[in-house]
Amino acid sequence: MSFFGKLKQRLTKSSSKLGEGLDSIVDEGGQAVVDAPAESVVADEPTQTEPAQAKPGILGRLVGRTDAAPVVRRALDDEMLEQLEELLISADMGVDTALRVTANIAEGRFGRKLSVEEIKGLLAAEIARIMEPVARPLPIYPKVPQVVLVVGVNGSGKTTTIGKLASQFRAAGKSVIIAAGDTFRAAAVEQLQVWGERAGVPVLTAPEGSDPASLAFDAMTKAEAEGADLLLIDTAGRLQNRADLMEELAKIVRVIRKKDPSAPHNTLLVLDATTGQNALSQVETFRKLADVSGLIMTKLDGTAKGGVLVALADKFGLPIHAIGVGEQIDDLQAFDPEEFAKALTGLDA
Ligand SMILES: Nc1nc2c(ncn2[C@@H]2O[C@H](COP(=O)(O)OP(=O)(O)OP(=O)(O)O)[C@@H](O)[C@H]2O)c(=O)[nH]1
Repeated sequence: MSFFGKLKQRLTKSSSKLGEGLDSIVDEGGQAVVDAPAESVVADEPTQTEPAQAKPGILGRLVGRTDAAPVVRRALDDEMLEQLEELLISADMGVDTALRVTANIAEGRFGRKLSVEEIKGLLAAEIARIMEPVARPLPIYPKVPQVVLVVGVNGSGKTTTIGKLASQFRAAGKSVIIAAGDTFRAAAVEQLQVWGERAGVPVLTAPEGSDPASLAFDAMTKAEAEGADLLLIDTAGRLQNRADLMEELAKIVRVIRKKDPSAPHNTLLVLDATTGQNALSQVETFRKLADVSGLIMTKLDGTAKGGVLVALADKFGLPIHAIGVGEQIDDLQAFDPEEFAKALTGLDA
């Protein structure tokens, strides 16, 4: 199956929520019309054509057929715009982003009769425009080891994401070391070991409850000694005590900077898409705790809250390096704004 096909299949809950919402908005005040065959409405270049009403022409009636199936269209007015805004907000796009997106869609199109597919096209174009600047793969630097600090709340998918990243870098011929920095949770360390085994990557651990910074230092020493390309450091995600967590992360950074003043080269924040708008406050919190350089959004499969990624891009402009679309090792994909926009809106490829 193509990449787009897979993404679309995974994002069905988000896209069907938007699709169903659009169907009912257009159905509500719309009319079935038969489009003339030559007509097409391109997202960027809307035409001013008025589709014919849903009556077969004389010839059509004589031969008992119409040339095209009727399409429901609704004239864009204030009420419809408000409904669109509400739909986008309910799809977790956030109020500000939803208002901006609908305003852009409305510009120059007031009174125009639009079909669901056309609105999807316009929506997808707007979403892709917002997402384009943030779609950037994890930058790879010539300096080795490249140190990647991975932060995020417990359960966001940090461990799984580290496993997937390690596996992809291994497959690309890079040597990788993982440091299991959440030393207070034995289960998290064990899980990371399992992922390390799957990815064929060594996982450095420390006794339960020991200082994560000292583990990070040891991992840095090993990575340098072995000439590893990448060092992925897992961290704790206890937000209950922010001061402690902040101190813990700051200490890890201080310690690895003794070895390399330019480290960490990336601080990745892993976010769980199923938390919806909560992801926005997590970004705000973690930006205060650490120097977040980019995002990975997990669990986009099977959630109706995929729209939160648009809100995140619009609000923070942080690079989105990858998206998690499943629990398997290869379910981490590069973020492609156009394909994401099409999959989110349910637009056919
Ligand atoms: N469907 C789906 N599940 C995911 C994805 N990423 C992670 N998960 C699941 O989410 C759950 C939590 O993932 P972990 O990787 O353990 O999360 P964590 O942030 O390390 O959490 P702790 O181990 O509690 O610190 C696991 O059951 C994963 O299989 C994803 O992209 N899609």
